[in-house]
Amino acid sequence: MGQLVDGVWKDEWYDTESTGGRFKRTTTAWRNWVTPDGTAGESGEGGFAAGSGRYHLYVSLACPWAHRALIFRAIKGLEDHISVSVVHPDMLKEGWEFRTDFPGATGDELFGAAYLRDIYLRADPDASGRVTVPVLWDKQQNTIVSNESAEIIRMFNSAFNGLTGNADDYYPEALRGRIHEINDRVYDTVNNGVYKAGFATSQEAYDEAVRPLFDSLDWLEGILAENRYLTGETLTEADWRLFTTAVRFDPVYHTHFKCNRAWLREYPNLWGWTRELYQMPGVAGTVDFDHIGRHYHYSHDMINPHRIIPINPQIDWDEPHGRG
Ligand SMILES: N[C@@H](CCC(=O)N[C@@H](CS)C(=O)NCC(=O)O)C(=O)O
Repeated sequence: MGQLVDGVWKDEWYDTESTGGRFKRTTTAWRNWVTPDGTAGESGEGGFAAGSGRYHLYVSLACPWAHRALIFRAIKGLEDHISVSVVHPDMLKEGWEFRTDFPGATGDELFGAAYLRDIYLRADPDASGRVTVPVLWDKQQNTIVSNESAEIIRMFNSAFNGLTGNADDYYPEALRGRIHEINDRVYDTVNNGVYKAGFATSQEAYDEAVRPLFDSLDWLEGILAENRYLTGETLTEADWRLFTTAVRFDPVYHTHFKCNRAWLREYPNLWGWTRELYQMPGVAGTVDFDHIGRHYHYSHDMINPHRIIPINPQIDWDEPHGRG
């Protein structure tokens, strides 16, 4: 695993030495927006109008951030309009690869590239930074629209409504204040919290991450004891953003990332809520536990040097969720 520096691939793991053993997620570089008519969005350039068949999504089925985008593509009826390529679950010295020797890894459907970094270099031959999924690619301008999942899901939520006729709104105006509040805490302590615990290379950094993580799970359990969804009666992006971490919690984060004060299945409301979301139409098809299990345990050899993939709990995701 590595990153691009002025268009050149450098194989190096995250630098936690300069930060006292702490994993710091870097900010995202490509921040354009697809909009209904191509006017510029909240950041970046204009020129990216919604259109059927124009955009392509690069994902890993293991990655919780890419998973958000895949879920929004499914629940917003975009599957026939936005095509997808799936990387191989192993993320090794060359970063994400388009090898196809794993079920569900499609290769690069657009260019037949070998590595995801080749896609970044097509967009900018001098690109610098981490080569991450998801990537939303524009086939017309031959460039990256965005590699920020939080923004890709908002584009998917509304920009293509004219095309699909699907007006379901997971980011309703009236709930935005509460959505932002929940997202901020969930991002820092849960979505990214599990990574901060798992990638910590000092006891102090681990403690700093793992305690707030479980404080937040207690807080979320309390919210879901009183409410159907995180903001109340309405299912919003705040739920989906938590879901992709929740569904990975017992299979991966509990053991591999040492997030083991409790299993998620010990929280009755969070557990029922996770299964309810899993069972919503189109969602189960976006969850691939083989990619998830393989990616984390095989790629992170500094955490799991023998690359043994654990047996894992047997979970019946289709069991009635009881959240009625
Ligand atoms: N801010 C990005 C983060 C995406 C991200 O970190 N993805 C991980 C996979 S789970 C990745 O591709 N990591 C490769 C790397 O850091 O080199 C987003 O949410 O879209």
